[in-house]
Amino acid sequence: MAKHETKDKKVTVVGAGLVGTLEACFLAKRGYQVHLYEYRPDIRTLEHVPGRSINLAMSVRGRTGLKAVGLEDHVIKNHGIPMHSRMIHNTDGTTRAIPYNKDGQCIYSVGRRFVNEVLLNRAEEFPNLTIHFSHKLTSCRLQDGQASFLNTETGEEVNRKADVLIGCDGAYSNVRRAMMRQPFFNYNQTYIPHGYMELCIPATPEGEFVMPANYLHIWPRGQFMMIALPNQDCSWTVTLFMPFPIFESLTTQDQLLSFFQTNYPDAISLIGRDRLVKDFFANRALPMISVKCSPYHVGSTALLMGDAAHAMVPFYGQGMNCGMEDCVVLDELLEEYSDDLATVLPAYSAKRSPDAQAIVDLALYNYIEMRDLVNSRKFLFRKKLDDLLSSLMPKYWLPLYTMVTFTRHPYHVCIGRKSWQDKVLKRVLSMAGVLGVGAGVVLTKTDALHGLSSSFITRLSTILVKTWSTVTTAAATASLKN
Ligand SMILES: Cc1cc2nc3c(=O)[nH]c(=O)nc-3n(C[C@H](O)[C@H](O)[C@H](O)COP(=O)(O)OP(=O)(O)OC[C@H]3O[C@@H](n4cnc5c(N)ncnc54)[C@H](O)[C@@H]3O)c2cc1C
Ligand SMILES: Cc1cnn(-c2ccc(OCc3ccccc3)c(C(=O)O)c2)c1-c1ccc(Cl)c(F)c1
Repeated sequence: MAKHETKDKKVTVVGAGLVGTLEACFLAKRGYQVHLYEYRPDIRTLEHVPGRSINLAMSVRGRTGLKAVGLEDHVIKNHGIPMHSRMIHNTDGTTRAIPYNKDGQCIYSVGRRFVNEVLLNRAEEFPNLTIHFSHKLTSCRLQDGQASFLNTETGEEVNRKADVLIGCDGAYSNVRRAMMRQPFFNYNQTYIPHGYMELCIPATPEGEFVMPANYLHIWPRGQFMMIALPNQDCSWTVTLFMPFPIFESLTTQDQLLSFFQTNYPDAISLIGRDRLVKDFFANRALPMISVKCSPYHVGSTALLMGDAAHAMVPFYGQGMNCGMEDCVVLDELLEEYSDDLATVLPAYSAKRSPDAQAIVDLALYNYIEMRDLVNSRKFLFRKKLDDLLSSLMPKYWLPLYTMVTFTRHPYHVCIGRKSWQDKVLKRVLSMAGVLGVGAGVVLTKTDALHGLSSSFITRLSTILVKTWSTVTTAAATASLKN
C-alpha cells in the first residue's frame, strides 16, 4: 500500500491529559503536524493541580504506551512504586498479604501529575508538535476537522482546521457531544450510586512510610471499600468508596469517627484523628461515571480516545491503562495501513470498541462483585480459590484480574474467559457445597480461609480431580473458541 505522507497532514488533539498528550507524542513521532489544545493552564507552572485522583495504578498496558515514546523507564524505574501484593486489612486491624503474581510481576503506583508533566516535557521535544494551554474547545465541525477554541487568558477565539480532530477531552468530552449529533452514533452512560473521596495517610515525622510500602492496601468492606496507594513522598493516597447517602449521613465528627472505628479502626491512627475529621469535612464525595459509545470515528476526520471514548469506574485500575493502550492500537493500525486515515479510523473503531466496552463492563462488574465482598474473608477466599484453580490447571485458569492487569490479552477475550470461569467456579463451589458443612466448619473454625487449610484443599482438589475431565474439556473448548 502506498505510504500516505504524514508531514503535510495536520492533526488537532483536544485535551492534554494523560491520553491526549501521549497520543500527540505518538502522532508527532510519525511526522504529523500536531496541535494539542488544553483547557487548563500548563500544570507544570501550578502549585496545586486539582484532579480526580492523585496517584494511579499503572500496569502493562499503560507501560506499553509509555515505552513506545521512550518514557517507560523514566516513569516506572525512576518514579513508580512497585506493588507486588495486595495487603488486605481486616476489621480487627490484622492484615494479610496476597501476592499478585507468581512470576513477580507487579503494578506500579505513579503520580498523575508526574506522568502528565513527563508526557508534556516529551511532547515539547517534537518540533512538529505545538501545545496551546488555556484553550477551551467551544465548537467543532467533525466532517472537516474544524475546531474553535477560546483562549481563556486573552478571550480571543482561535479556529483550527486539520485533517483529523482527535477528542481526548475526558469523560465529559465536548468532541463526543458533537459526535452525538451524528446519525448511528450510539451512546450510554451510567452514574453509579457510590461516590469517592480521597484522604491522605501522611509519612512519619522522619519521612518514612507508616505502612508496608510495596502493597496495594485494600479494606474490603462491601459497600464501604477503601484502598491506599503509596506516594513518592512516603505518604499514601487513600480512596474511600461509599454510597452517597452514607457520605451525606456522616455530618458530625462523632458520626465520622464512630463509622471509622467500626469499619476501619486501623485507619484512624494511620490518617490521624484530627486530619481525618479535617480532610473529610473539607472534601466532597465525587461521582463516578461509566461511558460507552460507538463508533469512535467520523469518516476520516474525527476520532475519540481515552475517557472521551470509554470512561469507566475505577474498580479495576484500568482507565488510564486502557487509554494509553488506545494510542498503541491506533499506532499499529497507522503502521499497518500506511497512515491512510480513511482506512485507519474505521478500522480503529472496529478493533477498539469491543475491547474498550468490555473493560468498561468489567470495571462495573468488579464494582458489583467487590461491593458484595463484605469482608476480608470473602475477598481472601476468592483470591485463594483463584490461585488454587490456576495452580491446578495453569494452562486454562488465569485469574481474570491477572489477565486484565498483567497481560495484553484483548479485553474482550478476558471478559469471554470470565463467563466461562464463572461457570466453572459455580460448578466447583456447588461441588464443594456438597461438602459444605464439613468445609464450612473447617473454614470458620480455623483460619483456613486465610491459608485455605490442607484438608479443604485436599477436598477441593478431590472435587476438581473428579470434575477434571469436565473442566479441562470445557477449558480446552473455551480456549479454542477465544
Ligand atoms: C478516583 C479515580 C481513580 C483512578 N485510578 C486509576 C488507576 O489506578 N489506574 C488507571 O489506569 N486509571 C485510573 N483512573 C482512570 C484515569 O484517571 C482516567 O482513565 C484517565 O485519566 C483518562 O485520561 P484522559 O486523558 O482520557 O482523560 P483526562 O485525564 O480526563 O484528560 C482530559 C483532558 O482534557 C481537558 N479538557 C476537557 N475538556 C476540554 C475542552 N473543552 N477543551 C480543551 N481541553 C479540555 C482536561 O482539562 C484534561 O486535561 C482513575 C480515575 C478516578 C476518577
Ligand atoms: C486501583 C486498583 C488497581 N487494581 N485494583 C484492583 C481491583 C480489583 C481487584 O480484585 C478484584 C476482585 C477481588 C475479589 C474478588 C473478585 C475480584 C484487585 C486485586 O485483586 O487486588 C485490585 C485496584 C482497586 C480499585 C478499587 C478498589 Cl475498591 C480496589 F479494591 C482495588
